[in-house]
Amino acid sequence: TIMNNQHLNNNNNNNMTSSSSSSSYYSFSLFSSHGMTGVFSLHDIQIVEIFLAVAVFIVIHSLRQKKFHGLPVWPVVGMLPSLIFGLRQNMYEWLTDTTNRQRGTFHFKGPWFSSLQSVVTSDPRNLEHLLKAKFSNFPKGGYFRNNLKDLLGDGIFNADNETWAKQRKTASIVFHSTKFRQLTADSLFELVHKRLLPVLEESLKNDIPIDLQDVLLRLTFDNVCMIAFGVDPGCLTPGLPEIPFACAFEKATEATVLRFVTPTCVWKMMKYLNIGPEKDLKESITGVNLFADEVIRTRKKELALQDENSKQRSDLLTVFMRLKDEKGQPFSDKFLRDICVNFILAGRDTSSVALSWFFWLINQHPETEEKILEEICRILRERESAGNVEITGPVIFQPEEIKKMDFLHAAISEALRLYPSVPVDHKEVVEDDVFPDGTVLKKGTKVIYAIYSMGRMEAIWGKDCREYKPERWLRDGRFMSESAYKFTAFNGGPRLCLGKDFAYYQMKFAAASILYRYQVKVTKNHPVEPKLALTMYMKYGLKVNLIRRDEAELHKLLRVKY
Ligand code: HEM
Repeated sequence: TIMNNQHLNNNNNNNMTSSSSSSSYYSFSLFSSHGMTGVFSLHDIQIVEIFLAVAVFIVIHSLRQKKFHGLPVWPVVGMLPSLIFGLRQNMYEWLTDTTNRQRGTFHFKGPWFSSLQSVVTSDPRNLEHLLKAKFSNFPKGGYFRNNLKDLLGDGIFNADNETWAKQRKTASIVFHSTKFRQLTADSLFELVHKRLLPVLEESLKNDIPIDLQDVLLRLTFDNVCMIAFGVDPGCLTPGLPEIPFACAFEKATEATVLRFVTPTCVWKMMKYLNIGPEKDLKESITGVNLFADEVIRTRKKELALQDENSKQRSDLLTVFMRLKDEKGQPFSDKFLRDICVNFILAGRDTSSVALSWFFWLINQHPETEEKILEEICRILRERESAGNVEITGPVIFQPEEIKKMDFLHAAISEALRLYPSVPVDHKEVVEDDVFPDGTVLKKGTKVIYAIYSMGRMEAIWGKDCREYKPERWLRDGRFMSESAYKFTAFNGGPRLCLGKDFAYYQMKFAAASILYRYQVKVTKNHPVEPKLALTMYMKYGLKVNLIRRDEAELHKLLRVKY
């Protein structure tokens, strides 16, 4: 075989020598279909051959990289072609496939000189390292802060180190105070019973499908404004009006997100020239500030007058206005504005999109819906037997009853596992480090943690990880929480979502109040897929038809003994 190969090589070499030696005086004529003649020398053909050989080498080399890096790595553009391909389908599924292929972690190699170089992980060991064990080595970082600075300023969501710690401490005390809990319960009662249910009733009476996601977004926007500013903007009112503050907030967030997919120098130039999305951003931030400034001014006057109204207030703005900074001075208006805007961003859409996925999932799992209804009726029966009174008139769930709804808690957590409201999150490396799985992290690297992908990992949730099974959260009928580094929907460690308890209360209260009254049927053929954004919205909303619950059926469930 060796001799045969040598013979072949000699032949090839001879052929190559003869062709190259004659290349200087041989040429080929090519006749195009248009009758034109092109003349190529053998020298030209060799250049084409070399070019082709290099191209073939690059293609093979780039594709072979896939084995080591999970995705092909092309010269100059790195993994960008694969990312573009991923963006054209379901981006989160694409990310899940890639992280699974790479056993949880891979280096994303972006184009040279771009800000896309990062490490992507969905490994719970790395998450614990990142969010807790080495917390101070993984702040949000300058890149994130610069992109969000115009909208969020130095608020909790956009701050690190001392600036973050101070706000977190104060806000934590507020969130866990009895007065604040009372405010959240009262505001939610108002919104659900006086606004949400009437709007749903209207849609049922008129027999018109309604976009449940839109209605829920309006509910949580009004709710979080009541908590942050102590003001109700009225998005969820009959006719579902456009509210300037809500529109400005929405536009400002959308324009800010664009900065993450635009090279920094480009958006900075657009900002300087006041053109394109940066012009929209400036205008919408002005809209947000107008509203915030007006609320702050009015509240200051109210507090100075010491009227009865102001004494009752326990919203974040009023609480922070009563406090002093480390120099004993009242907080500046800018700081107060940042605090409130950050809380609105954190709490305005996360619960509503989670509820939208929940309603969509239970629409496909009627057995889950039935169990939720049974649980609600069992709790109402307990109320009856404790007070020896029969339930008549509208049912209003009490906070301690909501707390007892373990199955509903599990059904919502399971929806969040599969469709986390924040599908991916981000940190930056301060000092060189190594992840527990051995991944080397260089200073300045961006780390993306793929929360969506974590909910679909067999290694964490078992073979049935893609199935909707609320039962996996229950032991002997009681809800059992999971480690925050496996179920990362609310983040973990010192930056665990501050609104987690409130969000569960809000979601359970709204879901129980709706499900007790209506069956929610997703409109036939309504397309459902995630939108590519910071929060996992349903791209086309959630069009539903409501069917009133059969009173006889409810009555039967209320009388059943378990
Ligand atoms: C289903 C509902 C919710 C989910 C899934 C959720 C999830 C999260 C996640 C993943 C983070 C970390 C974000 C990051 O650091 O990049 C976070 C932070 C935060 N969330 Fe939530 N959230 C929800 C509802 C709420 C609500 C209703 C509020 C307030 C009213 C709220 C307030 C906050 C705050 C203030 C932070 C920042 C905490 C910090 O950085 O120390 N969240 N949330």
